[in-house]
Amino acid sequence: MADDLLAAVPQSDYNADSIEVLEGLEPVRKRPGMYIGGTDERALHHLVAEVLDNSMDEAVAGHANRIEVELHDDYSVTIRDNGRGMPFDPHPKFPGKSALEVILCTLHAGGKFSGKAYETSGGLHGVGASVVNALSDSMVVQVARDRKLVEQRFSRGVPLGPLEEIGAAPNRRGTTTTFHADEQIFGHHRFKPARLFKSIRSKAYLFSGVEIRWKTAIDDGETPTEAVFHFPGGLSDYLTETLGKSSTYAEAPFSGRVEFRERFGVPGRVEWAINWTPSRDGFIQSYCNTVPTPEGGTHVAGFWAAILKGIKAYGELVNNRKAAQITRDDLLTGGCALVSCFISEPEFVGQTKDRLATTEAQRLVEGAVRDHFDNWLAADTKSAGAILDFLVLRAEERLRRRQEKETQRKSATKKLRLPGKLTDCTASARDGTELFLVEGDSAGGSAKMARDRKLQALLPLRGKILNVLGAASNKIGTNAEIQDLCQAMGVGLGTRFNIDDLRYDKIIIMTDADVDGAHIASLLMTFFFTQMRPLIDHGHLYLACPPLFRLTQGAQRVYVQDEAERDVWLAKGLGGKGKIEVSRFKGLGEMDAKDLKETTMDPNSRKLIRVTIDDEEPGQTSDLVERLMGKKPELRFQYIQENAKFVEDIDV
Ligand SMILES: Nc1ncnc2c1ncn2[C@@H]1O[C@H](COP(=O)(O)OP(=O)(O)OP(=O)(O)O)[C@@H](O)[C@H]1O
Repeated sequence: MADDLLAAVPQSDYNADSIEVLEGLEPVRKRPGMYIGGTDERALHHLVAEVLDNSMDEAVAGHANRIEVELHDDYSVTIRDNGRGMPFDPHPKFPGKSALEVILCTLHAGGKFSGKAYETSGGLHGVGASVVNALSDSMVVQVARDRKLVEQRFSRGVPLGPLEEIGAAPNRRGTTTTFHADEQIFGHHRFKPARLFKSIRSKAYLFSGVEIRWKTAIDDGETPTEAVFHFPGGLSDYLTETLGKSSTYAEAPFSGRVEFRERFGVPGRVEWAINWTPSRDGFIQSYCNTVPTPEGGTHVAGFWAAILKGIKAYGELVNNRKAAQITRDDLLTGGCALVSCFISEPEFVGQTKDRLATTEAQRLVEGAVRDHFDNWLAADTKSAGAILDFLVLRAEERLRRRQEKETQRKSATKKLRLPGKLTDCTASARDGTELFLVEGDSAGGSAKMARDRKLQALLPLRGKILNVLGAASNKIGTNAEIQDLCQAMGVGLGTRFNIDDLRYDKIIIMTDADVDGAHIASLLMTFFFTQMRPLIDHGHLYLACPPLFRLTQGAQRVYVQDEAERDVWLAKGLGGKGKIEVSRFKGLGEMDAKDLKETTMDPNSRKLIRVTIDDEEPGQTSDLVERLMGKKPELRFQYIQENAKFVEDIDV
C-alpha cells in the first residue's frame, strides 16, 4: 500500500486513550542492565532493536509496510516507518503532556497491554521507547499524522522543550526516531554496521509484508552502504540462504505457515523452515512477534516436540524400529531450523526477551507443525527416508559413545580418589549430570535436599579460591581447594586438561546473589578460563542465578534477582490479594530447599547462564581477564576509570 492510500485509513480509534500508564526514568540510567541486559555492545545494539520493534509491530498489525534504518556518521541512528504514528494528543491522565511525551518519558506507558491497538506485538512492557530515550544523550521524535508534522526533542530522558508542530504532512504518516546513544552509559562501544545490517535483514525475512531500507554513512568495507530487504519467500528463503552451498538431506526445506485462527480459533500464527545437513552443526533460531528469542522457550519446545513425534511415527510406519531411540538432541545434530511465531500477549523472560514463556505457545506450535510434518514426510518419501536414516545413525552413535563413557567412568571412579566433601550423584554415565560448586557449607545443606540425587552432585567451596592470575603455576597445582575441584571433575590442569575425562556434563557455579558471591564466581571463571579453557569452549560451564528476594501476595509468588526488579513488582503488584510480602535471602544458606530447588536447581524451572566467550577480536577476552584479574593493579584501575559510570554503585 502506498503512503497516500494508508493516509486514508482511519487513525481515529488509536489515540491517547490507547496509551495506559503503569509507572517514572531515573532507574533506567541507574541500572541499565535490568532494562537492556547490560551496557556492552550487545546492549547498545539492543537500543536499535527496541525502536525497530515498535515499527515492526506497526507493520505486523497491518498499519505500515515500509521501514527505513539509517546509521549516520556521528553514530546516531534514524528509524522511520509509515505506520499510524505515535499518538500525540493530550494524555487524559497527565495534564499538559502529550501522549508522545508520556510514551517517551514514562516507564510502562504503552498501547500494547490490552491487545486493542495491536493484536500480536513484540512490545508488551511499555518500556522500550522510554528506555532508549533515557539512555540517549539526544533523541528526536517526529510524527506525521492527521496531516500534521510534529516534533519533540529529548536528552537523557528529559524533554528539551514542548511538542512542536513543525509543518504540514498532507501525504505522509508515520514515526521517525533519531537517537544518539549516551557515552556516559555505553563508554567506547559504537554501532557496528555489519551487526545492524544482519539483524535488520532478519526482521524482513520474518515478516514478508514489510520492506526495510538500510543505509549507512559508516563504511566498514564489507557491509553494503545501501540495501532494500523484502522477502516474499519468508523463512524458507532465509534458511536456504543461510545454509548456502551446504548439502542437505531434504531437497527443499520442510517449511510452512499456519494461522492459529483457522486451526485453533485464536489469533496468531507460526512459520517455520528446517533442513538437515551433514556439513555443519545444527542450530535453531527462534522468534516471537519478530523478537529474537536466543534462549528458545515454549514455541521452540513445541516445534521440537512436533518434529520428534513426527519422525518417530514415520519410523514406525516404515518399520524402522531404531527410530524409537531418536531424542531431541539427535534432531539438533545437523538440524538447522528457523521458527517464528506471532501470538497475542506473549510472556517473555526479562526485558530483552531472550526466552518465550507463554505455555500456550507450545501446544499451538506443536499442533500446527505436527500435521504438516506428517503430510510432508508421507509425500516426499525420498527426503523422509534420508532424514530418518541420518537421525537413526546419530542416535546409534550417541548410544555407543554413552556406553563407552559408562565403562570409562566406572573404571575412573574406581581409580579416582574423590574429595571427601564431594556429594556425588548416582548416575554412572556422564550424560545429563551436573556438578554444583556451592559457596559455603550451609548452602550445601539446602542444596543437598534440593538436588536430584541421580544427576546432581555438590562440591562446597570454603571461602574464596586462589586468584590464579596472581599465582605461580606450582602454587596453583598444590592449592588444596583447586586439587579437590580437579579431582571431583576428574580432570587435569592447563595442558593436561582433557575434556574427555570430565565426569559431569555441566559444571555450575552457584554463589550468593551478592558482591562476595560475584567475586567468588569471577575467581572461578578466571580459573576455568586460564586453566581449562576447553570447558568453556565446549559449553560445559554455567552460572546459577539464585534470586535475592521472594515476593508473595496471596497465592502469587515471584522470585527476583535484584532491588530494581523488586521495585518494579512492588509498584505493579503480583496480581494476588492483600499486602506484598518481601523476604530477602542473605545467601543461599537462607533459602529453604524448596525455594532453592524451584529457582536455582530444578532444570524445569531454574534460570541458568551458559558461560561463553564472545571474542569479536581474537584475544579480546584474555586481555580483559588479564586487566581485571591480573597482577597489575594499575591496569585494573585504568579499566575502572574508563568504564565506571555508576561510581556510587561500586562496592569496595
Ligand atoms: N513507531 C511507532 N508507531 C506507533 N506507535 C508507537 C511507535 N513506537 C511506539 N509506539 C507506541 O508507544 C508505546 C510504547 O512503546 P514502548 O517501546 O515504550 O513499549 P512497547 O512497545 O509497548 O513495549 P516494550 O517495552 O516491550 O517494547 C507502544 O505500545 C505504542 O503504542
